[in-house]
Amino acid sequence: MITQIYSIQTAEEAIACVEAGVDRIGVAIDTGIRLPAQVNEEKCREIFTAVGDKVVKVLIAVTKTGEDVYGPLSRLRPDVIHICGNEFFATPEFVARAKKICPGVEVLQAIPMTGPKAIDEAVHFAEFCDMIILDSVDPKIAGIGAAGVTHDWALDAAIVRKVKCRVILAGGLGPDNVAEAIRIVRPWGVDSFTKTSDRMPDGSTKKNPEKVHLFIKNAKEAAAELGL
Ligand SMILES: O=C(O)c1ccccc1N[C@@H]1O[C@H](COP(=O)(O)O)[C@@H](O)[C@H]1O
Repeated sequence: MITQIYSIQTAEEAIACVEAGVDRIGVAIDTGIRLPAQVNEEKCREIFTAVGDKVVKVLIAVTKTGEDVYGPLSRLRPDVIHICGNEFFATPEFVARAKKICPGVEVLQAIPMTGPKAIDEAVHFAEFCDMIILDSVDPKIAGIGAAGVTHDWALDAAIVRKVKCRVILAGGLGPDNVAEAIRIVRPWGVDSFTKTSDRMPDGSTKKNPEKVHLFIKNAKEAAAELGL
């Protein structure tokens, strides 16, 4: 069971996540579309440099065409590119070009979990993406995810049983519900943003190391009990 924590905005937050035992950190790159916790390329480089190879480094992008991702991919060299826009979705051509520009990079496509049609969408993207992430949607947020709410876990469980690629579960997960989610869905990995962050008075978010630690502990214990 891998654990993935978003959206990291400083090197200090990233190091605190490493110390808490996280497997993957996600950094939201600014593509000109306003996201709750995005950073510029320079800050992203600083974060990736600070953690080195201690964790898997994920770059998350809400992109309208995919074109604006190639530059950051070639310069920042993440381990994973997470595509979560609701206009542009990964295509076999995008996957091939991303891997050419950034050898070894894996492509993670977000699936909007808005109803049963998500099953067919997941099956489609699982054919050519390395991983898929099943996430909730909030119309007020640009892109799939960062919604802070759960969705129908029975649908996620059906997708995990059906597709062959690795599946990460996201959407409103925190220390309080991650164990139950794992028992029901049995994903390859779990992911958290809102419920492992604190909301600041100015509306921005900051990672809470104690919540991150508890999220990882509860996820790993639940997975161990199930032999996952
Ligand atoms: O992390 C972000 O900044 C982000 C922005 C826009 C869309 C998705 C984003 N993050 C992904 O959404 C999940 C779930 O969020 P939450 O726990 O429900 O708040 C987050 O972990 C990222 O995978």
